[in-house]
Amino acid sequence: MITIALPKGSLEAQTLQLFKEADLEVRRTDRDYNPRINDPRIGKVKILRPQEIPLYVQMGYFDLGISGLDWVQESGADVVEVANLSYSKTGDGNVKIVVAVHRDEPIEDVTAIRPGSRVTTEYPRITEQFFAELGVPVSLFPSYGASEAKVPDLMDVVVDLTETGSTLKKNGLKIVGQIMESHTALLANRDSLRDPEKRREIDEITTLLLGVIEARHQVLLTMNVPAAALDRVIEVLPAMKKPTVGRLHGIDYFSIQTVVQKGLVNGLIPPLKAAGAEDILEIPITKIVR
Ligand SMILES: Nc1ncnc2c1ncn2[C@@H]1O[C@H](COP(=O)(O)OP(=O)(O)OP(=O)(O)O)[C@@H](O)[C@H]1O
Ligand SMILES: O=P(O)(O)OC[C@H]1O[C@H](OP(=O)(O)OP(=O)(O)O)[C@H](O)[C@@H]1O
Ligand SMILES: [Mg+2]
Repeated sequence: MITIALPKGSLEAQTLQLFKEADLEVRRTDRDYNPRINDPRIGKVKILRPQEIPLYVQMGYFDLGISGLDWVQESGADVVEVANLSYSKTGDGNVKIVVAVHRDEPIEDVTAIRPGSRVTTEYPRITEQFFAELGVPVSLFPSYGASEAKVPDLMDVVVDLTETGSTLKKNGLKIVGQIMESHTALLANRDSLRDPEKRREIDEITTLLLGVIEARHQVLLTMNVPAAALDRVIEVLPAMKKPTVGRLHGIDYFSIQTVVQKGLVNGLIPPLKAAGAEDILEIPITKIVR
């Protein structure tokens, strides 16, 4: 059995949703940090702050954990990223750690940040390394949140995470540099991956979670097509995939099945119909495992 640490906070809702869609529902009541997942492969589950998860995975307190790569980097934890989970707080994945100043500052690039500037951040280690490599000596002030509020009144520079950019914008800040990109990752303990039994369980859970992520933007399209229209209909379908084609019993018709991007469906259905397709069905997919 494997143990898992799941993130509280920004990633919590999307993480619980992912496990639910993977049929690994996290059963908990509000404020319960020791929930259960009803699956024979999964033992202890704990909900923790993402800052701490990489270190506890490295220490072997958990075989698997979910956190952002930003906290792997900041904590210096030695863990293995077994999957990019492609979700963030509000969107599909990538977030950035950026350097920002007040929009009225005559600074367009990090190299113009004045030596001795006061820098606030929740990522002191990443930030210290960045400015050391840049060769600009700054004073670091660790932040426990709401970092954007402090510039320009209390601090000159902020290093923080941005996803939509709205917090920076609402607080009158502009980006002058980027330190790293980050995404939500499924992290594993190195020793757990060397244990054949745990490795198998980790691989299986990873496959289920990635199967859900892969299926999210795709649907199954099925349709019936008179034999005379088959070539025309196939020409309309996206070229990346060879559709499955079967005969209908007793009549000169074919049935076609193909997986397509959900975003393309509304553009595809009218030309499919015009080409002769009948009984077109759009069917949601819950997992895709290749
Ligand atoms: N829009 C977002 N805002 C903040 N964090 C995000 C966002 N999208 C993804 N993340 C990821 O979520 C994690 C946030 O972890 P963190 O420990 O900072 O707690 P938090 O969820 O921001 O909690 P709090 O609400 O207390 O600030 C990071 O790994 C970060 O990369
Ligand atoms: O680019 P955006 O979509 O606006 O998101 C980025 C903001 O979200 C996070 O704040 P959080 O909600 O974690 O609050 P905190 O600053 O108190 O940690 C992060 O620290 C930024 O402030
Ligand atoms: Mg935060």
